[in-house]
Amino acid sequence: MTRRLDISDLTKAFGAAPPVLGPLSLTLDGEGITAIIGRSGSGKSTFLRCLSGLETPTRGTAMLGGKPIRPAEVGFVFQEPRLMPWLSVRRNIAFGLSHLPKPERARAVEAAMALVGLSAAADYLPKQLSGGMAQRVALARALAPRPDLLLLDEPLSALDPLTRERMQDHILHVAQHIRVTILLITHDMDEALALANRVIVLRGPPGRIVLDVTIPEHDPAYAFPRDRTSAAFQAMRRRLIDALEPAPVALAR
Ligand SMILES: Nc1ncnc2c1ncn2[C@@H]1O[C@H](COP(=O)(O)OP(=O)(O)OP(=O)(O)O)[C@@H](O)[C@H]1O
Repeated sequence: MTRRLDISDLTKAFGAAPPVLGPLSLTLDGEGITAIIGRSGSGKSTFLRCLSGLETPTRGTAMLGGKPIRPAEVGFVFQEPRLMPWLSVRRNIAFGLSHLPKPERARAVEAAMALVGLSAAADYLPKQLSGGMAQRVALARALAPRPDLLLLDEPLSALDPLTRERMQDHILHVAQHIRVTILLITHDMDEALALANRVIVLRGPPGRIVLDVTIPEHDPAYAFPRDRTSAAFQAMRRRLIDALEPAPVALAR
């Protein structure tokens, strides 16, 4: 079992400016992927950054298993891989594990590489990698310390469409094979619906939850891999679009 994530009245303001996020409350109890969608500026990245410790919330709490989240419990993948160009794939992944005894570190790195299909590329340097492979290294690096919470901030948005679909399969594979709670920011509704068992729509600023849908996983219409052309998928997509768009304003005559 994963530990329960309890977010309560989380609010973030930068300086004296009005809040850009919250108050936002949410409970995640279990594994799988929760997708977060919202227009640009709705506070998605700020939300994940507050959970990871990269930003300090102005108000509110984020607890994992009843205790404040510790940065060591969180893995983060950004839009760009942010690899160290002088280190091999293996050593990039091992970088944050220096506290572990050597054999344990090696095991963690090998397991993370195997999970994302990188074992054969262990000795490559970042300049030898395609964009998709580099992002898989970033994913493996985030997973190697076995985080409870994996935060993915638009990790696929810089990839070409084919590579992107393959990466979606890798993320789904991770979600199905290890115990981790995943929060995924994406602008792509099809991606959210292809991967997630819950989708949260933020609207803002300040970013607030305007829709929170649990995908009925046991409904055969939503079995993985999901059929993106099915009526159920398209109906859910319509719901998300409606939540993203503010209600039309009646035109004054
Ligand atoms: N360090 C900062 N200082 C001041 N304002 C900030 C800072 N970081 C974010 N903001 C503001 O907070 C608001 C929300 O930004 P955020 O990046 O969280 O939105 P987002 O939904 O992730 O957008 P996008 O989809 O474009 O990445 C924006 O108005 C942004 O300008």
